[in-house]
Amino acid sequence: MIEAHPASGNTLNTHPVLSARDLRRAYGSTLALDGVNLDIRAGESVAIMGPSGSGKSTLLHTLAGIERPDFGSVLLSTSAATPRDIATLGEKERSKLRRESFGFVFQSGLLIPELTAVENVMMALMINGVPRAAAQEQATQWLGALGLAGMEERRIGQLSGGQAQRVAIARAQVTGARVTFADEPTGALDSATGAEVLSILLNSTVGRGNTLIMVTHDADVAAQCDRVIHLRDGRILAQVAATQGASTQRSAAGDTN
Ligand SMILES: Nc1ncnc2c1ncn2[C@@H]1O[C@H](COP(=O)(O)OP(=O)(O)OP(=O)(O)O)[C@@H](O)[C@H]1O
Repeated sequence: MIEAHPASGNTLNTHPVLSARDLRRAYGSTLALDGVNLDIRAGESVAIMGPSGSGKSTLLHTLAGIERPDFGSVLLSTSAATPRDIATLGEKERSKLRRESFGFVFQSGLLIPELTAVENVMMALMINGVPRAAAQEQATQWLGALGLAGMEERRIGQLSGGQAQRVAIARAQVTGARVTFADEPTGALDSATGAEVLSILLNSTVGRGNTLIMVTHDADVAAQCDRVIHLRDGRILAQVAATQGASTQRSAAGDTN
C-alpha cells in the first residue's frame, strides 16, 4: 500500500507543486517573511532550517494556506489544471484545500486524545465525505502498514510518542495528500525513535511520489531531505541540495515500511 514510488528518486525534471513568489508578512514592525521566493517540485523533500524567530513556521503556514501573506503569491499545481494562488483564497476555500490536498504532521497536538488511533485516522476521511465503513477500512490499512496493527482501538494517551506520531502520519497520508507539511515531527522523540519516525514519514510521502516540506532544528534530520533551505530574518539565506539525493537512496534500498 505504501511501496516506494519508482519515480521518487529523480525530482529534477518534475514541475513545481508549490511556487512562492515575493512572500511578505509583518507582525507589527517584525518582518517574519521578507520577500521569499521558492519553487518546490513534486516528489521533493525540503527541510526549512534557521534560528528561532527567522520565520520558519510563518513560511510553513503560509505555504500550507494556514496563514495568508500580506503580499505575494503561493501557486499550487497538484494537477494539470491551472495553478491556484492559495494566498488569494478565502478561509473556507483554503480549509477545503488543506483537507483534500495537504497532510500535516506537527510535533504534537493535532491528534484528538479522546478518540482511538483508528478514529483519529478515520476523521480525516470522514470530514471529506468518505462513508464510515470505507474510512475505517482505509484507516486500519494505513495503521497496519505503519506497524500499528493491533493498536487501532487504543486512545492516543495509551500509545508511546513514536506510535502517536505514526498515527499522525497515517492520518496525514490516508487522504492521499499531495503535499505534507511537518513541523518538528521528531522534536519530542528520542533519537532512535525519531530516526524511525522520520524514515516512515519520508517513505510514506516522497517514497510515494508526493512532497514533504519540513521545519526542523536538527541538521541530521534535515540531511535526510533532498534540499535544505536556510532562513534568516525572514529571507532565504541559502539553499543546499543533498549531495547524493536522499530519495534515490531510499528507493534503491527498497525500504518501503
Ligand atoms: N502571531 C504573531 N504575532 C506577533 N509576532 C509574531 C507572530 N507569529 C510570529 N511572530 C514573529 O515573527 C517572527 C517569525 O516567527 P516564526 O514563528 O515564523 O519563527 P520561527 O523561525 O518558526 O521560530 P521558532 O524556531 O522559535 O519556532 C518572530 O520574530 C516572531 O516573534
